[in-house]
Amino acid sequence: MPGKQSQEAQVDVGATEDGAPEALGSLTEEELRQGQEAALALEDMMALSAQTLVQAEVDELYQGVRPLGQGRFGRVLLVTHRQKGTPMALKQLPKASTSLRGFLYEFCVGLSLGTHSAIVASYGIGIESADSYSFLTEPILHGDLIAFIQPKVGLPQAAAQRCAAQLASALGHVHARGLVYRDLKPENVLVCDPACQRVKLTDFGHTRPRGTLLRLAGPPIPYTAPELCAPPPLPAGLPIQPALDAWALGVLLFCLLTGYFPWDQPLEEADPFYGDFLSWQASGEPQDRPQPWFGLTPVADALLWGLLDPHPRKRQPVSSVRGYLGRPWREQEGAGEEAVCGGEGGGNAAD
Ligand SMILES: Nc1ncnc2c1ncn2[C@@H]1O[C@H](COP(=O)(O)OP(=O)(O)OP(=O)(O)O)[C@@H](O)[C@H]1O
Repeated sequence: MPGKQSQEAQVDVGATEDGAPEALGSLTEEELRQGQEAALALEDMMALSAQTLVQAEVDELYQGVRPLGQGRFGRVLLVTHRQKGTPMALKQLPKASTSLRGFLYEFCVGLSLGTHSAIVASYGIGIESADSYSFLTEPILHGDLIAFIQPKVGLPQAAAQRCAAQLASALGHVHARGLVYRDLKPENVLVCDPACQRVKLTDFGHTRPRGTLLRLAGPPIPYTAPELCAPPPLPAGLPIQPALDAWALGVLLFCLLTGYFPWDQPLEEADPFYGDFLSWQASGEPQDRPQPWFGLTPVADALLWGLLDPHPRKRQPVSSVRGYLGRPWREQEGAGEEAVCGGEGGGNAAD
């Protein structure tokens, strides 16, 4: 399913290193400086963390309780501290597939961002064992957001708006630190309670400083912004911007409101759902509204059009969500929800 894919099909080809205008791509000097400062701060933190890694086997220190999840790069276990009994989530990355630098990078990005209430907090404990690296975070015990999205329906509007507010705030926190998250999808949003009142962003393995040059190496997914699908402006790739996350947030909010993806890929020629969206944006005519968008209000249209502007410089920032909260996003909440999802639509967001 498209939601199980990730944007890591992109290849990290390194951050720009000088401020010469020809090296800036589409970045301003200020944006480039922000990304470079973030990269330097992370390098410092990684050097310090490397010196304080605990050398031990995990089960000497922690008692395994149960698996919490498995990703492509690591597994996550619920553990308790052997002396204190404190429950924690332990993410374990095998050395066979993770370098020390890769581990330190993910550990330190999570540590530097985890002070935000909608980002999983890190305990700042890194462990090197014979075969793996591990770090500890707060455990979030109600699974990820994908399990809460009812296929062809989405989430109740109030829950969708709460998620939108919290995720926009978390991403704004990431962006304010000169970083781009790059992996927004329901699987990386953990749910803190059965009513989905509070959510937290996790998995910072793909987060990079603003201005890092990236290019797409695999097929795009719904969350991939269209500028990444175009030929890169610099031979080494596109200098990444927070606008990539704004696009992914727009796609995620569409999924939360409809239970469908708006398209499979943002490619006009290859994806009729994306083509129809562009035609509707160009005409603005109600009769051009694509079927998956039936049932959304003009307020939701305005929010999503802003986040899903194909031009990254015109795209609204994640903070724009704030201006749309507390107003109706679906025409008919409750009984009307089925009607929202009656069309063919893009792929099912919870398949
Ligand atoms: N702090 C946590 N509390 C509870 N469950 C968690 C926690 N962190 C991660 N998980 C679970 O473990 C799964 C995998 O974690 P994570 O996404 O960090 O691994 P990954 O290998 O980087 O995944 P991916 O393949 O998406 O890159 C998550 O989808 C989630 O279900």
